[in-house]
Amino acid sequence: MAVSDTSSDRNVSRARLFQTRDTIAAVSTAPGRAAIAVIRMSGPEAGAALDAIAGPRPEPRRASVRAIRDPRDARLIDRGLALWLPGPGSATGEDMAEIHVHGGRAVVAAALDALFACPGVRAAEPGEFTRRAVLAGRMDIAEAEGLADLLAAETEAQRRQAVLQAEGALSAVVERWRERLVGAMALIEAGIDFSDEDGVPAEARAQARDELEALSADISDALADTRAERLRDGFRVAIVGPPNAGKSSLLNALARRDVAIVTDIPGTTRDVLEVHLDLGGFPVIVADTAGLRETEDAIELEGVRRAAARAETADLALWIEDATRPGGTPPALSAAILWRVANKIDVAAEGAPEADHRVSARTGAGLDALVAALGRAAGEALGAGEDVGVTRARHREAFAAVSASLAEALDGWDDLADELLAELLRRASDDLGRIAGRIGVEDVLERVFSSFCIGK
Ligand SMILES: Nc1nc2c(c(=O)[nH]1)N(C=O)[C@@H](CNc1ccc(C(=O)N[C@@H](CCC(=O)O)C(=O)O)cc1)CN2
Ligand SMILES: Nc1nc2c(ncn2[C@@H]2O[C@H](COP(=O)(O)OP(=O)(O)OP(=O)(O)O)[C@@H](O)[C@H]2O)c(=O)[nH]1
Ligand SMILES: [Mg+2]
Repeated sequence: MAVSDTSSDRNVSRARLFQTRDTIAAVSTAPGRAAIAVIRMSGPEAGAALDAIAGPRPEPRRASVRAIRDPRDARLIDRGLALWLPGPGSATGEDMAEIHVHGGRAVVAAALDALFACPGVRAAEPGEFTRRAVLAGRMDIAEAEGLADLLAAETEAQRRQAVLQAEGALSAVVERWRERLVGAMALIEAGIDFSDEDGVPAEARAQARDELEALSADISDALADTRAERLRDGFRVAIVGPPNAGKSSLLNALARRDVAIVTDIPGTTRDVLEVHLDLGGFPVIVADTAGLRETEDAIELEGVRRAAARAETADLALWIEDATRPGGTPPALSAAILWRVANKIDVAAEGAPEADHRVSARTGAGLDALVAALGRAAGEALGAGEDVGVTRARHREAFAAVSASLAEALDGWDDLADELLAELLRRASDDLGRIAGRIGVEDVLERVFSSFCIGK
């Protein structure tokens, strides 16, 4: 196909890669005390730095036990594993090395200090290893985003979705779409280039139009599906209800720890308290809130205001009532879903009040069923993480731009000049290319890598 794109961008990346670069080093395991800490290096001096602190250099890709020494005084820092991972077949595409040391803070600090004393070695910026992998063409931007999501994944569904994107599933879908678009463009452009004054032949135009309409429908479907994006954020549940109904007790029971203060004094909770739960593999953020009532107390009033605001923005509100004091009705809440939950059934008469769930935060009765139902509701709203889709605002913006260009082309199909049509399609193709970062890499690098931690 005649449309140019990736090769020139790839060359830019290659050129950048082969410029002289700093060698970066950082601890890639979580900071703080641990059994083992992995320190990684990447760049032209990685091999020399490894020789200096953990020589002699091991065979490529073979973990070897080495004394880790400060090259300035040969003092022993630790005994650990050393790896030599020569480029370009490394994660960053550059020469890389690793040492795996014992995870005490002082060990890591001394090893890093020794490395930074090696010529050309400096501390890595957050996400800098991954950034180098992208610039070397070992990973595209959408895959790097998937990797960021994988590092942040707290539940199984989030992990499934992230690893899919990290392995290139979104990039592949977008690339197939771009190929369809390019196919339609080729039909139009062939007409512009080779036909006489009649312009693009009618059959070619009609075929291009059919293809673009189908593509436009596929992109609209992707835009309409918000589940993948919401899976990254989590399903938001607000616990609301009258004072003293047992909202904080329910939060503690769901979290299985003593998160919120519980007393028999109505008006105990003022702030919104959040816990992140993993319910059946789905991320659920449960918020406990102040009991809703009229009050003169300025602090409590602010709590009530925050409670109402939280209920407004929740995906699901749990209206908690004290089953021993039936008769309340939930206010009109704009949460997507509202469930009525009768609490304290351990001491309440059977039957009343009417509720979707009957529980006792104190004894745990009914909680398994409530938790299972919450997990199902979350799964429905967030998807299982098994479909490729829009996972970020950045993708949504790009797809929306593509959609707008396609709509403009299709709306004006019979009136637009071939050149204008081709221009609209080219713009749509560029916007699609932005998702995987084939076009405008520099623009998105900052935005993507700002979310990474040091060492990744
Ligand atoms: N210790 C350690 N564990 C780690 C990483 C790491 O850097 N260090 N990773 C960091 O992200 C991940 C593994 N990622 C990797 C990604 C690409 C290549 C790579 O490019 N490999 C070569 C050939 C590998 C071989 O044949 O043995 C290649 O594909 O060309 C290696 C690791 C997860 N676990
Ligand atoms: N018997 C019984 N008592 C409960 C149950 N759940 C909560 N309580 C009691 O009800 C009282 C109020 O509980 P909280 O969890 O603080 O109620 P709350 O809805 O958070 O109250 P506010 O924060 O003031 O709005 C406490 O004395 C709890 O021990 C339950 O399931 N059974
Ligand atoms: Mg409370």
